[in-house]
Amino acid sequence: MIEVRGLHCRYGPFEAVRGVDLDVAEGELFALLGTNGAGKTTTLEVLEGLRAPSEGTVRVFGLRPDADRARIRPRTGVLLQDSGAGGTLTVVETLRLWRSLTSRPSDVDKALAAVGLDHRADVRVNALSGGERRRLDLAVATLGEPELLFLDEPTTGLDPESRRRTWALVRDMVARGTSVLLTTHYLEEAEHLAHRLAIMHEGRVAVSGTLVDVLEREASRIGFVVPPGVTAADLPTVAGTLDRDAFAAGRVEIRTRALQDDLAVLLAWAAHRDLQLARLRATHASLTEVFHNVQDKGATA
Ligand SMILES: Nc1ncnc2c1ncn2[C@@H]1O[C@H](COP(=O)(O)OP(=O)(O)OP(=O)(O)O)[C@@H](O)[C@H]1O
Repeated sequence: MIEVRGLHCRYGPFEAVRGVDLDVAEGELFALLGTNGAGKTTTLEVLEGLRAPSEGTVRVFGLRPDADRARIRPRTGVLLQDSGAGGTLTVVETLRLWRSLTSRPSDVDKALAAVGLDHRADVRVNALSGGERRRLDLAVATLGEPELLFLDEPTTGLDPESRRRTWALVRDMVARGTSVLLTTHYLEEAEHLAHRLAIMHEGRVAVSGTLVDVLEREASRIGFVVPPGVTAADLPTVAGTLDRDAFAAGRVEIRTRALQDDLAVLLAWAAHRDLQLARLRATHASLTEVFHNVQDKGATA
């Protein structure tokens, strides 16, 4: 659905996107994460045909978004970061207007219900709250069952219930065959929805792959309270690294790339010495950790 190779975008002398490669397959939901100003919206705007690339190859449905926008647009739904929606039309009038402009019109009432705005159908758009306006934008973007949906921060400003409803709507569309490229600042949104994701930093893709691929880049952790009378020298040899500061503070913290093996060694050691490992925990790295490391280290891949 989407193929991007070596994308660069400049605003005058400033290079906002510095060599991005990206693929989104049919039926896939791809999440683009990143720090503020990483270049996510700029990349999306190029894919939507709103901005020409400074360098690189960009294809949507095998077509060039800047040159073939008229052929691409009817097959896509777009939720911009700021739609500028407002005005004196009511919610339902706005949707009917958009419906009349789509090539594959779908049911307005269903679209309103899906975003939880059915009870606000006759309210003027300029009287909606920020979150309600965002949901109306989403209803507009999803009208006409697009093959490909671009969602730029679809849940920013939404309350938890509206966010959950948005996730359900997006999941539903993916289940019906729509491919989605979304940007988000909410890591749990990517964890919940994305088949694959990329984290951008300063114009580059720092990390990408499935959630499992991305999490496997970071070491896992094993932790427990230091059992009474145990010194660091008493601990068994493991592949991971012991955090000396945490040990001094009363906690064994081991970072390891061999979670299962190291855990087995520690459990066998504890059983042999008849020790209780209080508050034992063994966890993979979280997406938050990966994200912070990208921020701290800068782009590496
Ligand atoms: N029209 C413009 N003129 C000059 N610089 C711009 C313009 N639009 C964006 N930029 C700059 O390009 C960089 C990338 O912006 P972009 O909006 O693509 O980032 P983003 O990842 O979407 O950020 P955010 O998460 O904050 O929305 C930023 O440093 C931004 O200030």
